[in-house]
Amino acid sequence: MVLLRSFFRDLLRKWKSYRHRFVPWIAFNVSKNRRTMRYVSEASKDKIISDADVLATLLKIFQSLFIYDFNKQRDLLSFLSKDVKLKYEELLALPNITSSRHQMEPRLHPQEILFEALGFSIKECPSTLISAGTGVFVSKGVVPKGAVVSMYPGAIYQGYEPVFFQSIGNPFIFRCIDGILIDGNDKGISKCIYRSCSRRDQIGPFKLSDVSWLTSFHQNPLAVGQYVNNCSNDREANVCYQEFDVPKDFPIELRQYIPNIKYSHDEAGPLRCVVLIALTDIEEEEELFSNYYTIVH
Ligand SMILES: C[S@@+](CC[C@H](N)C(=O)[O-])C[C@H]1O[C@@H](n2cnc3c(N)ncnc32)[C@H](O)[C@@H]1O
Repeated sequence: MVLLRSFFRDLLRKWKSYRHRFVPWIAFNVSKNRRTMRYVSEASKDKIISDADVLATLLKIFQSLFIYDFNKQRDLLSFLSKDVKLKYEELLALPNITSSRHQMEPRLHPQEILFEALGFSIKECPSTLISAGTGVFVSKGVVPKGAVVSMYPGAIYQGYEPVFFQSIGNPFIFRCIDGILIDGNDKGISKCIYRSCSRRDQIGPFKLSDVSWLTSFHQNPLAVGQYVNNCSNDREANVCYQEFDVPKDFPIELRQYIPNIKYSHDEAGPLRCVVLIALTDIEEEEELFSNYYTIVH
């Protein structure tokens, strides 16, 4: 009896330590073996870089996107505090933002802005793996080890929220280490739900999330992380997923670039995002590969 109890206790401990990043059916859909799994000693040690570094990168790229799109964004400034307006005037290095030179210049493509801000750009292309569909590649520059290289877009569901219909045949449902789910599917019912949540949460002129990742023009060029494929025996993982909770004081004018939205409006607590972090330097034209499996000991 004692032996049986200890057997079941061991079994339960092992089961609890096993976390796959995608919902079960997709976890069984792609090949897995020891080489393609990621091991971390405890959930709190899952993070490769600090939240402060993630935040600094997101602010840097979002601010660049905002400034380069200044013509469209200018009206928002009248709703912001004096200090924030002054900050943008300084960033534009102009005495008066209304006479901005950015009004005259042709708009840079978001991928070029990403390259200017972080030194690389990424894009979706057919994967180098046979029958793996689309993948994500470094299209220009080099991604340094430890950099935020992409974001996983989609609607955020708490573990207890209904996701059954959205998950049928959906390979884009990502599971965070604490059980929160992200539906990164840019088609069908998932797309409709994301769009309607986004409209619901708009505050006056301020959009609180990016919907452009559902279209062919991505205003946030990082928001393609749902297309990163799983590593294989001969293609080692060069990126890994990391959870990031958006702080309450995140600038309201930059929230329009966050490619995530809560499914439930009433859900308290911070907005969950997932970023992909480079595990090594990644050269131009290399494909990104992640681990769909993480084992927490
Ligand atoms: C999250 S999606 C990734 C994007 C996908 N490549 C696409 O084009 O939609 C997960 C799906 O990608 C494919 N996939 C991912 N990694 C793979 C691999 N190493 N080998 C074969 N297929 C893979 C599987 O079809 C899986 O269901």
